[in-house]
Formats: sequence, C-alpha cells, structure tokens
Amino acid sequence: MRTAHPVETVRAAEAELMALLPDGALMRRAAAGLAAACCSLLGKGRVYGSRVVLLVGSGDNGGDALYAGARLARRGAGVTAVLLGGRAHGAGLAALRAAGGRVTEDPYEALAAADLVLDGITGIGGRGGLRPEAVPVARAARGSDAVVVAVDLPSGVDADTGEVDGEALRADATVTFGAYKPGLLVDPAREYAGALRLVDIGLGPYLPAIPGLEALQHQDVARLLPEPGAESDKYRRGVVGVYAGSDRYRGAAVLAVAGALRGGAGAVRYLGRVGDMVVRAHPEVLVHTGPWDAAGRVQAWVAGPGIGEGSDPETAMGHVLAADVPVLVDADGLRHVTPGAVRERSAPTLLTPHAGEAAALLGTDRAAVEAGRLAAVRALAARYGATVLLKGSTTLVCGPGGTGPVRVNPTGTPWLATAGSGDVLSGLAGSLLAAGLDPVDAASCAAYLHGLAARRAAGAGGPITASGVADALPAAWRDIREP
Ligand SMILES: NC(=O)C1=CN([C@@H]2O[C@H](COP(=O)(O)OP(=O)(O)OC[C@H]3O[C@@H](n4cnc5c(N)ncnc54)[C@H](OP(=O)(O)O)[C@@H]3O)[C@@H](O)[C@H]2O)[C@@H](O)CC1
Ligand SMILES: [K+]
Repeated sequence: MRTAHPVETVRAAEAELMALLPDGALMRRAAAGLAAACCSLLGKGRVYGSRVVLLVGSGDNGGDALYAGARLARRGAGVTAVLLGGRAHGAGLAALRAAGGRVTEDPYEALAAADLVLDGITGIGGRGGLRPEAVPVARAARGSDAVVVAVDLPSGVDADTGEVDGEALRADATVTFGAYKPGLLVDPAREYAGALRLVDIGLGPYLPAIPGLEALQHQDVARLLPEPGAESDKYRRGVVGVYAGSDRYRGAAVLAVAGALRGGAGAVRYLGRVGDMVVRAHPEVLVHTGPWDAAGRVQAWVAGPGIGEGSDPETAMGHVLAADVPVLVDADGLRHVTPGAVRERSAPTLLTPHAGEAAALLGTDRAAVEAGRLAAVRALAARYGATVLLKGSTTLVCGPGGTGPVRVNPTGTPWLATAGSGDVLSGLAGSLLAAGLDPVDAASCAAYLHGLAARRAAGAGGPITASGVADALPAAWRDIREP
C-alpha cells in the first residue's frame, strides 16, 4: 500500500525526529537523496560537465535545492542558482558557493542551456499558485530542453488537497521526502508531479498508522479479491442483482451486467426493461420479469445505469434501497437518492458518481468538484453516510462519514473516459460487494481492476470501448493473481 500524509502530520513527525538529531541533519539526508535521484536522471557518467539550474525560493525547499546543487557541483556539474524569494537559505547558499556553484541574475540565459532544473521554489510551506515574479521563470524552465525535477512537491500545487490555484511548475519527476503528500497522488496536482520518488529520511516511525490517503498496489488487491473455494456454490460466491437500462439506454444494462459477470459473484440477476437484450448478450444471466418481492435471493444490488427518469425508476429505486443488502447506486439512480433515505438504510450503500453527478448531489458545479476532488468525495461521504467512489482522472474512494483515509486509484488511464465504461465499473464493484467485500474494498478493487483492464484494452495506446474493458477484465484479474 502506498500511503500519503497531510502536511500537518509530516511536520509533526519531522519535529519529533529533528529533536533527536543534530541541526540540519534531516535537510542533509533530503539533499543527499535528491542529488542521487538527479544523478540517476542525468544518467551514468553524465553528471560531470552537466548544466544544472536551481530555482530557489525563500524557505527550506530552496535549502534542499541548494544543498543538492552543492553535491552535484562537487561531482563536476556546472550549477547555477536563481534566487526567487526575498531571501535564500543561508547555509545552503554558502555550501553551494563553497562547492563552486554560482548565483545568476539572468535566469533565462542559464535555463536555455540547462540539462536539469531543480524546482525548489516552494514545498510544503507554499500557499497558492506561483507568485507573479516566478511565473515567467517557471515557464522558461518548462519550455527548455532540461529535465525538470520538483523538490518535495511541484511548486504552486497544494500539498494537502491536490488543488492548483493559479500556475504551477510541471515536473518530469518529483523527489519527495519522508512521506508522499496527498497532492502528489490526486489530480489536478498529480499531473504536475511526473514520476514520483520517495526519499527515506527516517520519518517512518513517527508517522501515524492511519494515513490521509492510500493507494492499493497489486499485492493488496490480490489479497482482497474473492477466491472461490472447493465448497463454493453460486449463493456462497454471491448473487448480484442489476437494475439498469431503459428503452432509451439499453446498452447501459448490457455493460453493467458485463462488469458484474466478471467480478467474482456466482450469478447475476437482472431486473429492468431490457431483459431480452441482456440475455441475448449474456445468456448466463437470470432475468426476472415479475414483481420486485419475487425477484429471488440477491446479496448486493447495482442500481441506476441508464434507468432514465420518471415514476417507474423512482419506484424501483425505492425497492432497491429498502433491501437489507449492500446497494451500489450509479448514474441515473443517483437522482433518486436523498441523504435521509441513504442514512436510514440498514445495510451499506456505495455511491459512484462522476464529477458532474457529484456536483449535482453537492449543489455545486462540475469544475469545482474537479478542482477539489478530495474535498468533494469527503463531503459526499459525510452528507450521505455512505461509501463514495468519485470517478474521474484520479478515482477516489471514501468510507462513510468522510473522515477516514481516502483510497486513490493508481491504475487509471485517460482512455477510460469513454461512454459506458462507468456502467462496467459499477457492475464490477457490485459483484465484489455481493462476493462479500466491504464497500471501500469493493469500490477500490473494482477501480483498480477496471483501470488495469483499460490499459490492457488500450494495448500500446489507442481508443478503447467499454465492451473492450469488460472483455479485458479476466486478464487484468490474472495479472493481479500471477504478477
Ligand atoms: N522541516 C524539515 O525537517 C525538512 C523540510 N524539508 C524541506 O522543507 C520544505 C518546507 O520548507 P518551509 O517550511 O521553509 O516551506 P517552503 O515550502 O520552502 O516555503 C517557504 C516560503 O515560501 C514562501 N511562499 C509561500 N507561498 C509561496 C508561493 N506561492 N510562491 C512563492 N513563495 C511562496 C513563503 O515565504 P515568504 O516569501 O512569504 O516570506 C514561505 O514561508 C519541505 O517542502 C522540504 O522541501 C526537507 O529538507 C526535509 C526536512
Ligand atoms: K518545489
């Protein structure tokens, strides 16, 4: 599991550790790790004679850049510092000068010839986007041929929320110290970070066991996915009920069922208006056409994709929400849920909105949700007392109440922004619920598998379809089981 901790927590851990160490020891550890990462980015044998530019702000983030620059200068790099704050870390600057580095008044000339730029303008002490005086320099760095390495965080992004208020400096790689910060894992900030490297500065024992953010890795998902035993029958493996589709949106039912069939449940039961089409596409599905209370045993429901509006879906959603089993509500179904109805349920509820649907539920606009994804998923989980999976560029999952760690999905791909892929995801997550996973695990494992399947479907890169994602799910599942 990759974890991230908020700034306040990182600072507290640093303070505890720093009290036990000589002055400046932590910064020296950070700078040593940073310089080593720069050497590997420059390539073997390429440090000597390389041209390195340091963008130095007024705080310790600039200090890290200066000390790392001093190390690179001692290995023969030509190192030039651009001082962007009203002051610069004194000891770091002295170290750079002693190692043969220099300070320039002309950032543009230095940047035009640079092989590597270290962005030490701001780290966890930064507030808001880049200040106006730093903007043209940051743009010149980005526009140069140099590799841009962010020190701890890309300057201009918010470490805790992943928000970018104004302009930030996009990095090719970020070398972060002690712990990942939430903004490094959540869009829009994540997009600015490039490849991530964590430098261990010894903070581990001082960080709390429960992080702010966590990202599942292969082995976590392998451990959580259901595995049928020799004794399993379809009921033990779970029956997932799917209420989806309408005369207008028939494909949504087929796709949700396609996801559900590949999620490990023992059987899929379909209720809705397009049973004929569903059974033609998936003959193994149990289609129920009678009254709701005669639908038969179901261990979890997926409700909402393509059901449209009106009194029929409204009544049907009432039946689903009244069931004493976990319920996943997606897409059109989200229009028929109120916080009160969800809170009153006796079994867990999982809501899976995209940014537009989340905005409607929160009474805000889509852009606000996209700019503040972490805050939005926490607010929804708190308001509905439900688990929420917020789909999008970084899919987030938050447990009921909104205060626990948020899971961030690391397997997404922009190709997933394709019609119907959300229906496959909800079927898949519902199937995992029916198989007995708790809602946070079901949602985050489903997002993980769905992302892997999309990457497989995209192959070397190329458009994918929702059906293609569903078809690639068994292979994604195998990849996780047999890495
Ligand atoms: N503590 C430790 O043990 C270790 C810490 N480490 C390192 O320290 C970093 C944190 O250092 P920090 O606390 O000095 O904050 P930092 O991010 O450098 O910013 C400082 C100043 O920048 C300014 N400023 C603010 N916003 C701005 C903006 N938008 N644009 C421009 N300027 C802006 C503002 O000052 P002002 O100009 O307002 O006076 C603010 O006070 C951390 O990220 C890691 O790299 C590592 O060495 C490991 C050990
Ligand atoms: K930085």
